[in-house]
Amino acid sequence: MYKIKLYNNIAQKGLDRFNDRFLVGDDLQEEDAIIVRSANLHDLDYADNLKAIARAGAGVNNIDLETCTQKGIVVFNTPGANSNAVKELVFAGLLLASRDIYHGIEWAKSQSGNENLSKDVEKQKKKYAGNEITGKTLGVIGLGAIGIQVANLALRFGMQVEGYDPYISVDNAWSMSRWVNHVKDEKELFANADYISLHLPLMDSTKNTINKETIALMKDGVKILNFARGGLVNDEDMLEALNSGKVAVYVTDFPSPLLADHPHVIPIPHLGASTDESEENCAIKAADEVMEYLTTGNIINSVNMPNAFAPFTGNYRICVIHENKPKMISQITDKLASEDANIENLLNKSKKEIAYTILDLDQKPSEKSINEIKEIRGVVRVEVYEK
Ligand SMILES: NC(=O)C1=CN([C@@H]2O[C@H](COP(=O)(O)OP(=O)(O)OC[C@H]3O[C@@H](n4cnc5c(N)ncnc54)[C@H](O)[C@@H]3O)[C@@H](O)[C@H]2O)C=CC1
Ligand SMILES: O=C(O)CCC(=O)C(=O)O
Repeated sequence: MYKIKLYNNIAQKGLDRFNDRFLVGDDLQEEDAIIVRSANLHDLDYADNLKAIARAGAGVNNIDLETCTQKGIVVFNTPGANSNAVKELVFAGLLLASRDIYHGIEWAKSQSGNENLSKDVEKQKKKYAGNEITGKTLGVIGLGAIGIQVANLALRFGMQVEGYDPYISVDNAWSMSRWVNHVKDEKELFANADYISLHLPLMDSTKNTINKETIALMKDGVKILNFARGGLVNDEDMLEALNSGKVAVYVTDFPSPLLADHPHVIPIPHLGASTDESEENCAIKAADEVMEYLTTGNIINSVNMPNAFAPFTGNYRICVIHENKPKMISQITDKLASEDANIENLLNKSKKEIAYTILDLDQKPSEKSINEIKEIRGVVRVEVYEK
């Protein structure tokens, strides 16, 4: 029985995927795998029994990836499963940043009981006038699952679109409209954009992407949307820019105590992926990834290990997570040579400094040979599967 611990509310449709080989709950001990949304797992103890963590979503900055890699814990996410939900909210954000709907609604709600309301509405409305987005320039930073959809949809609203992503994948490049101007230098985007929308991951290298220096390169009155992560924006620098009017509006899905009540901030309580559809998509994908890994060793959509998928051809399977260095495979197969077991299939994949080898055998490997494989220098983890 595999134990799956839940760290957030995970949609039932995802949990329904697990059959009776799995025990799923939020108060389990010695879990084999975790499914999480945004809960912070940096302080987790990452016990030896833990084999996998699936992030039902995109961003994995709530997981200590370095420790997971060192311990051979496979971390998954669910690429693209919530991108439509985020794209739709970004467009709500774009419109909220352009027309003062937010303060207008606030005023209208305060008028309950006002007998002259229809007259006052006509007097008041000039306070909440705005601009149209058609014809304006949107800069999209990060052209992944969400950024591409935002860029393509903005074109349909009649916007000019500039996109920046030094690491854009081939698939995403194919999905991007040819009318999106793919800039090579972020400074060009900062200089041209009336609106800037962030869709890149939060990592050490992207922290404070929006800061005093980058804001200085932007147009006066620029509007910034952050549906990616709070840490991408330096709050103190944003406050200064909002106070001076350099940034006209900041729409953020990550309200911070410093900025939440600023009149030019539209704070949203991390609702980007909060739709039934997206929660179900993410939960189903996360559950499938965990089940596949725990029962076959196949790795699909990992962020810290190489993806590796091989049909389970033998009766037994050995999966080895190891350092990506010469002679590892020969050392592993040597340990099996003394047995009569025939290696029916072998797959080896690598990602940066880590590699993964799947060996399908026709008969059960002995405990002795498994222990010997575990002792090879550079081997991080060994798991054995029975069909
Ligand atoms: N508000 C919400 O509820 C949600 C927020 N997110 C956030 O949005 C981010 C993006 O999500 P997806 O598009 O699904 O991820 P993705 O992985 O498909 O796309 C991220 C893109 O950012 C690019 N990138 C990386 N470093 C960059 C840099 N320095 N400059 C420009 N581009 C860079 C990558 O090459 C990739 O194309 C996630 O990492 C997460 O933090 C994602 C889903 C929901
Ligand atoms: O699960 C959620 O609601 C958050 C989604 C998110 O931020 C992500 O997928 O990166």
